[in-house]
Amino acid sequence: MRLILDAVVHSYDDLHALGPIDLEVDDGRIVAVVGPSGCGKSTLLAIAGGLIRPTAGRVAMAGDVPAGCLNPLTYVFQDFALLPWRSVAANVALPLEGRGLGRAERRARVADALDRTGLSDFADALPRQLSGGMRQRVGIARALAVNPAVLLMDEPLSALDAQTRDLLMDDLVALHGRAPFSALYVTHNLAEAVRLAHRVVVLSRRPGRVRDVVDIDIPIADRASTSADLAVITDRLWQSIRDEAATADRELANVRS
Ligand SMILES: Nc1ncnc2c1ncn2[C@@H]1O[C@H](COP(=O)(O)OP(=O)(O)OP(=O)(O)O)[C@@H](O)[C@H]1O
Repeated sequence: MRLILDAVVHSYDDLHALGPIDLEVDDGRIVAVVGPSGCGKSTLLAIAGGLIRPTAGRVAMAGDVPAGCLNPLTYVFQDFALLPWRSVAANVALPLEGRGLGRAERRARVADALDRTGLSDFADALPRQLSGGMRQRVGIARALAVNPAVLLMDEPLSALDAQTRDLLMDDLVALHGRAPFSALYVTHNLAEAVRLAHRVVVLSRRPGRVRDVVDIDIPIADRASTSADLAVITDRLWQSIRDEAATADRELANVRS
């Protein structure tokens, strides 16, 4: 299934926060969105997920809904958003409740999501017994349990230390290798974008518009973090963002002087 944002614009009252923006996420592809602070990345994700209605433009899905999909656009949150009193399995089962699924199907979906994220042995653990990286794996398993068409990932690794982030990136690469998923992936972290995304979209300073689009043709499973090709891509992205952030700072200085 393809996610399409068509000429999306958003204002909060008088504040023009975003757009117009055109953006697509194709089936099985990960599209990262990067840009300076305050450029509208979270707003864009919230519009994609239907949490915010855009001031103008539209969000559409094209193609067939994946088999067994209970929620086409599913969030993975930065702070994991787990219920602390529920076990890992019960957290993963949460979005399956009240959907009219039989008990056997619920169990099978939970077991599959735990298996895909390497959590089968931790089904009965409570979130506080897990490391940060494992908690986010639970967050990802919970999202996968509904067989989403597109994962909406809002800085999913930013609450984690650098080493855990690297490990979880490896997990996401492996997960995508076994069963490709589609994602719109907002991040501040260029290394994450370049490691995980098929396409990186750079937004300008507010109002966020598409400033640059970089397609990365190297299969994500083959991307070693030291690859020279990736370093060139990272430099280009960094240049785009730095220019935008510097201009935003200059504008702010003019307003204040
Ligand atoms: N509910 C709101 N009401 C008013 N203004 C808002 C609201 N939410 C966000 N904004 C403003 O809209 C702009 C875009 O915010 P948004 O959080 O989408 O940007 P962002 O790129 O995700 O920021 P960051 O990188 O700092 O997380 C910012 O100037 C922000 O202050």
